[in-house]
Amino acid sequence: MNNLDIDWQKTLNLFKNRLDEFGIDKITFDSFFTTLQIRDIVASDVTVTIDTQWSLDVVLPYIDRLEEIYNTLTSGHYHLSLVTEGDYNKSVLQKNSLLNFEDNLNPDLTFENFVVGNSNRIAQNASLAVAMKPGISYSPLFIHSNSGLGKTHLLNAIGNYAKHRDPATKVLFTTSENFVNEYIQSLSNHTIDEFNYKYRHIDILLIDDIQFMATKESSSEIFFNIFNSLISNKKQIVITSDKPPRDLRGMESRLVSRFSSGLTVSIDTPEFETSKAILRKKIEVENVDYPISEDVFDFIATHFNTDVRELEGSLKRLLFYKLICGKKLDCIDLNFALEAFSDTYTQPAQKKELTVSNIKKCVADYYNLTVTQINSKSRTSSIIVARHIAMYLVRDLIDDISFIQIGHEFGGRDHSTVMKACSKVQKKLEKDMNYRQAIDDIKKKLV
Ligand SMILES: Nc1ncnc2c1ncn2[C@@H]1O[C@H](COP(=O)(O)OP(=O)(O)OP(=O)(O)O)[C@@H](O)[C@H]1O
Repeated sequence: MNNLDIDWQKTLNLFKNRLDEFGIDKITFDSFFTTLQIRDIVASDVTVTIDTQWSLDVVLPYIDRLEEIYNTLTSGHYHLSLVTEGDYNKSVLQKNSLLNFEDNLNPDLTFENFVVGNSNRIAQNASLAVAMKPGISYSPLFIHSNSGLGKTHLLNAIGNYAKHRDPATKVLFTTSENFVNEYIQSLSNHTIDEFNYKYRHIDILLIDDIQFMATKESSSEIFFNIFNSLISNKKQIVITSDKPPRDLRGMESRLVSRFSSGLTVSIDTPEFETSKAILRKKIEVENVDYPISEDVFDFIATHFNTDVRELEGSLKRLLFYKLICGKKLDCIDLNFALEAFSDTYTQPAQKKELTVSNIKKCVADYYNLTVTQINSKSRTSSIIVARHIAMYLVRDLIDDISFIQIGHEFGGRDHSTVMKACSKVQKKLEKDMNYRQAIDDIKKKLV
């Protein structure tokens, strides 16, 4: 027996000595008073429990007498409260549910490292407003966007900001899937009271991906009740989804209308400059200390910008490639980036500049000749064939070049010679499949 119990036992004995004075018979005392126990002392508040409500009704009129004797015995100034065992256990559970309360926030997702651009400015502003004054203006705040555009980041930023401002704020971040699982578990563990208590005593409830709750009828019901209770107590709710409330198919209409009753904002795909700013921010956060050239940022922001997750993934890949490639680099430049992404990104074929020289060179190469032979006065048939094809392609592929100019480019020939050559090629093309194939092959090499 500890000191507390000893004192309490002495109190009951002293009380028993004065039963006549208090007008209580011995049977009543033995039946009801002997089960009294001290369960808790917090500062000067003493909680005394009794087995049933019926016993409590009998003992309650004498609690002041017990308090007086207890205080005389201990020379204290305690206040005794009498509750049933059941109520006491319930309140302990409820207290524990808040004591074990985890906010589930990711401390790395803050407003400081959220890059703001046109695509997300409204959503960021609304989130910040809510974090500064939870429950005042925009409850619920509903944020929707495609995947990977920063909804979860903003939810966490709201929670982190609000907790930083006032550490006593009870914030809870959860996904709708976790909410449903927790609810089902509380039903099977018979802890639904705790579940309800916890969710109704939150200051800021952050629910991610609400779309998963659409088909969960029983959970929707409890969520609806919790939602109403929080809103009517001026608490803050922030919800995210991959679509606006009206498009949440399968979601009960009363919930959809509640979701729309606050402020609804969306996030779009980041524009080019925001994408680059996000990449820079990630580099800063990751403490990357080697230079990355500007065209690498341009390259990633242009080709891997479907969402921010893709931007991040590309950057990680680049940095990983740098780590494992073993090359000593002064700077990560575009060539290095192209190498790092060679299997996921195919460089568009460089458009060759089409000039008379290029065409002559290409035709000469195709027929194993030299450009000098093409330009020459040689009447060798293989050279004539190549020369005519070269003239034809120059006329075909280079805009606004005249026959006179072509003649000039091909060793100062007359324009009529060029015209004849081109028309010959054209006619042969229409009749000779192999000839046409050869010209097509040369064209492919050129463009
Ligand atoms: N504006 C931004 N600035 C910095 N980082 C961002 C920004 N937007 C998104 N991110 C980052 O992109 C990643 C994906 O963001 P997040 O998880 O918040 O997207 P989401 O919209 O919740 O996606 P999902 O719908 O798939 O859950 C995270 O690492 C997040 O930190």
